[in-house]
Amino acid sequence: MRTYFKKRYNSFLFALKGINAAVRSEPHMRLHVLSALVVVVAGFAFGVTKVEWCLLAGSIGLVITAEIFNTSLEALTNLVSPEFNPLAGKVKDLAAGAVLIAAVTAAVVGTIVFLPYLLLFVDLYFQ
Ligand SMILES: Nc1ncnc2c1ncn2[C@@H]1O[C@H](COP(=O)(O)OP(=O)(O)OP(=O)(O)O)[C@@H](O)[C@H]1O
Repeated sequence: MRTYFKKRYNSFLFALKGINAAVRSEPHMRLHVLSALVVVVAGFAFGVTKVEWCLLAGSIGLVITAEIFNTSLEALTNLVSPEFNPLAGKVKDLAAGAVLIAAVTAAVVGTIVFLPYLLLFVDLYFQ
């Protein structure tokens, strides 16, 4: 039983190591994390509802998960095919496409959630 929990704990540490590696090596990942922080601050500032928090948290998770998979696939592709290969390029393009779709989805959700609050804010303070 002790070994079981020790193994789960180690797996958790390896996962944290992976997240840390993605943040350290990928400028895009740092941009996603920064955007997530801005969204969280804006969420508290505007007092968004529980459902809106769920949508925002889901969007943040989607983008960061996609970026980590993208980073992982890039590393694996560079390992397997360091030389030029159309298939290696396709793998990287597909992974980058997944990140783009996740980011556009998050931007749409963010706009739908925050636009009414922003319009109200402008109406209150600048009219
Ligand atoms: N080994 C390869 N063979 C063929 N095309 C490749 C190869 N490596 C990269 N490419 C092409 O170049 C593009 C950019 O690849 P690169 O490895 O520089 O990733 P990136 O998009 O710049 O990601 P990041 O900035 O996160 O490192 C790929 O999307 C792919 O189209």
